[in-house]
Amino acid sequence: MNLDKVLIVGCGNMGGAMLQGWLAGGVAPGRITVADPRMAEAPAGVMLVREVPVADFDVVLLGVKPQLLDAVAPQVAPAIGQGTILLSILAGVELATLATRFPDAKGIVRVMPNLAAAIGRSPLALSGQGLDQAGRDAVTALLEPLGTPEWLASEDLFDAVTALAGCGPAFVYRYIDALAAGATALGVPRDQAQRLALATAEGSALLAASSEHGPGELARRVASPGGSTQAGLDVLDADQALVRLVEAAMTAAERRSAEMGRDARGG
Ligand SMILES: NC(=O)C1=CN([C@@H]2O[C@H](COP(=O)(O)OP(=O)(O)OC[C@H]3O[C@@H](n4cnc5c(N)ncnc54)[C@H](O)[C@@H]3O)[C@@H](O)[C@H]2O)C=CC1
Ligand SMILES: O=C(O)[C@@H]1CCC=N1
Repeated sequence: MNLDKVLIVGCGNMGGAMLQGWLAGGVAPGRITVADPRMAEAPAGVMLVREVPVADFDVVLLGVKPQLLDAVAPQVAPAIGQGTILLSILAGVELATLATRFPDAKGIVRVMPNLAAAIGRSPLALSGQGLDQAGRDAVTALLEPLGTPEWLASEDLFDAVTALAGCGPAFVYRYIDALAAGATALGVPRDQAQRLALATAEGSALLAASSEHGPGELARRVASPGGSTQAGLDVLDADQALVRLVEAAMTAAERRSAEMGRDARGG
């Protein structure tokens, strides 16, 4: 299946990261049209329009805020022909909700990426309807320049995966800031603490990604028995303090996604 012509509707932080990732990954700019009333300018070779054109696209990527679904749907519907696959990155908004707004789409796929799509390093969780295996393979191939697409066993996992893959970078950035703030409190100059915290996070993530060992074992290898790392881990692990805090944050994020999905259902 040839997914040649792509329309991005709403090219802000996340749509823009996907556009950047596709171009960096070698997708020809002439294949992509962007419809966005506020985007200042598009990268060279990408067509930027202010209103959704009436034309046949192989793929339409919906990249607006979930709350705008009903305002945007009537404008987008004419760009969706019988052969068009709709991709939606809207947090919370379910396949069934999208199907009522875009009944003509050949297939509908929810995608949960994150901002690392811009550098080809995003997880991309997928759940879809209406596509055969060839259609799913074509979607997977289209998304591969952005990172690591993987299909979920069930759409029911989508809000949980949104909390992890979609929101996750913000949680990781907070942790990096917390490392820097911790060092600053111990007297390290703020800018130096920030540099060291970022380099520590970057090196640790790269090592974990290339290691045969999981994060638990890697942490064990950092911590000499009776040493300083163990003293710090004892604080994070006491009463599962860190795990409980992160679980609470992810539960809040998951609930908010589900709430946005319910709001969109009613529209
Ligand atoms: N920001 C992130 O890290 C992630 C965001 N998402 C999802 O991506 C979607 C967009 O989020 P952001 O990029 O953060 O928001 P954003 O506000 O940065 O981007 C939204 C874009 O939609 C455009 N827009 C507004 N009205 C429009 C219309 N009528 N037609 C076409 N374009 C229109 C805006 O000009 C803007 O460029 C949301 O549904 C969100 O749930 C999903 C995963 C991660
Ligand atoms: O905050 C949000 O609602 C979106 C979904 C995942 C990341 N950003």
